[in-house]
Parts: sequence; structure tokens; C-alpha cells
Amino acid sequence: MNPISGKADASLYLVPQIIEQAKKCNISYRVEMTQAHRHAVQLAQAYAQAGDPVRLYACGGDGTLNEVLEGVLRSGNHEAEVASIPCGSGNDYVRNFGKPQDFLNLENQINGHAISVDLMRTQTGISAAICSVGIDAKVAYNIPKYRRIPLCGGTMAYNLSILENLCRPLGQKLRVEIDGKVFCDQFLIATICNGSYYGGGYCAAPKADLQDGVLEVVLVRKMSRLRIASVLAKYKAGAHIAEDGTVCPDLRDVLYCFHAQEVHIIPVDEKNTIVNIDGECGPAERLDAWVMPGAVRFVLPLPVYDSWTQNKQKGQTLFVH
Ligand SMILES: Nc1ncnc2c1ncn2[C@@H]1O[C@H](COP(=O)(O)OP(=O)(O)OP(=O)(O)O)[C@@H](O)[C@H]1O
Repeated sequence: MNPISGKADASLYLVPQIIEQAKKCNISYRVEMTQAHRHAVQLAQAYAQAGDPVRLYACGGDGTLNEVLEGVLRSGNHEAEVASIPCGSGNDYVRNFGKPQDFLNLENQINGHAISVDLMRTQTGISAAICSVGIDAKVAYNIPKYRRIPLCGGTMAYNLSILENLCRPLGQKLRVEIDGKVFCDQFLIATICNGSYYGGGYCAAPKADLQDGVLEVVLVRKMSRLRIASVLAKYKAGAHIAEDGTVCPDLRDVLYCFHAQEVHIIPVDEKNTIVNIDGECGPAERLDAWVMPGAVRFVLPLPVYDSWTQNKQKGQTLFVH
């Protein structure tokens, strides 16, 4: 459990609920509080390596889930199961399967079932859902700077960060290599998607499937400031991709979508860029990502599992806002 995820310490109400539910379901459990950034990687690895059948519930946001998944992968235990109790700010990973609230019922979680999901390997670790380079990553990276200003709350900090980035020169020249094919242009956003959502509900890849062994790459070219708001509104809503998976006709001059196994994004004129990996943003010289098909077992709460398997049988993709 990450006590600093989200707006308030969720452990205050979640720990009593976990104790009550675990007793009710007669399961043995341990609650561990993370003490620092990346502590969850060590905890998850240790529990997954211990040898007993184990299910690890990542209580926090996407960053905490990312760390638990990384720990399980490092352990080499292919049977270990990972679940998410979303109490972070964005909680984007679980949106691939339903609403974040659907993952807060502990009884349904305990009775849930695991499915195999793909992950991405990047140059710095794993990514569960989405990695990106561009104005989205820069906005997220600058938010903490504004949060330190007195009376500057979450939304104000977010808006100021957007304003700062819109006032700067737009776009960055990037070399994007998608399964060996090279694209070099001024891009506003370059996103590598295993899942659909990031940034607190931005639906960058509405047709992404966490079980298909394929990544979706969405490239948004530099455009006039006048056009940005309308294009990003469609990008946020997932309305940039049509039902058949192609880019909507009115956006084809500025937005491209590809399928890939391996992607490399490198800034051309500058040494560094800001890279976003599952919501954790920082400076980097490049972004490399490879798909890892069926890398880990992820638990869906019982009702979510039932509707997920039904939709899979019908060949439908969930599309939740
Ligand atoms: N005790 C701790 N002290 C400081 N940082 C911590 C601690 N435990 C975990 N962290 C770090 O907190 C960061 C934020 O966690 P997390 O991403 O889960 O929450 P969030 O940002 O609110 O949610 P989301 O990513 O869904 O928006 C992670 O980088 C994690 O490594």
C-alpha cells in the first residue's frame, strides 16, 4: 500500500476493510506500507520469490501498480498474480477493464480471476499501459513545480503547466522507429500504447488490446495553436480513431496510428526529452519499448472478469470513460 498515492492516505480506510474482508473470506494476508519510491518493487519481488502461491494487491495508483508488476517480473514467478486497488490520482490501468470504482470492492477482488496480459519492456523498466514523449509528458513533469506555490491546488497547477508548455515553442523533432520503419518529423506527442488510457482518462488508443501481443503507436504532428484544442479534445475522448481502427479522416494530416512490436523514439535536435512511463515522468535521452506478450497474470474482480470474458467471446473491445 502506497500511503502517498492520490489526494489522501487511502490506508486509513482501506487497511480496516482489508482486515475485515480477509477474515470473512478466511485468507491469510499481510499489509505492507511502501516507505519510499520503488520500495514496492522490492516488496513484490520478495513475496513472489518466497515460493508460496501469492496474489499481490497494489493499493495505490498506476505508479504503484507498475512497481508491483516489475517486482513480480524480476522474481521469475509466472504463477504470481497481481491485482490493483486503485486509490491513486489517475488510476488509468484499470480503466482498460471497467470503471476504477469496480476495482474497489474487496470481496469481488478476492473472488476474482487472473488473466494473462502483455507488458512493455522499456530502457528503464517495465510499463503496463502507456509510454510517451511530448507535450503531455512535459505538462505532467512540470506540475509538481507549480504545486509548491502556496494556494496552488491540483487543477491550478495542471492549468499553469499547460499554459507554460503552450507558451514555449511547440513540437519537438523526433526520430521514431517503428519495427524498423523510420519517421522523422516535428511531433507534439508520440505515444506507445499497450493499454488505452493515460493521464487520468486520456484515451490515446481506444482499440488497444492488452492481450494481443501488439503495441499501438499514436503520433500527433506539430500543428497550429488554433487547432490544438480541438484535436486534443478528440484525442482525450478516443474519438480520433474510427470503429475500424483507422485514424478519422479529418485528422489524417496530423495524426498517425501504427501497430508494432518494437518502438524507439529519439529527439533529433536536443540531447534530452521528457519521457512518461505509466505516469512517472522524467528527463531521458530516448524512449525504447518492446512488447512482452502474456508477461504477467492480472486479477479482474469477479463481475469485471465475467463481462470481460463475455466481451472477448463476442470480439468486442471495452470502451469506458
Ligand atoms: N512512502 C513513500 N514516500 C514517497 N514516495 C512513495 C512512497 N511510496 C511510494 N512512493 C512513490 O509514490 C509515487 C506515486 O505513486 P502512484 O503513482 O501510485 O500514485 P499517484 O501518482 O497518485 O497515482 P496515478 O499514477 O494513478 O496518477 C510513485 O512514484 C511511488 O514510487
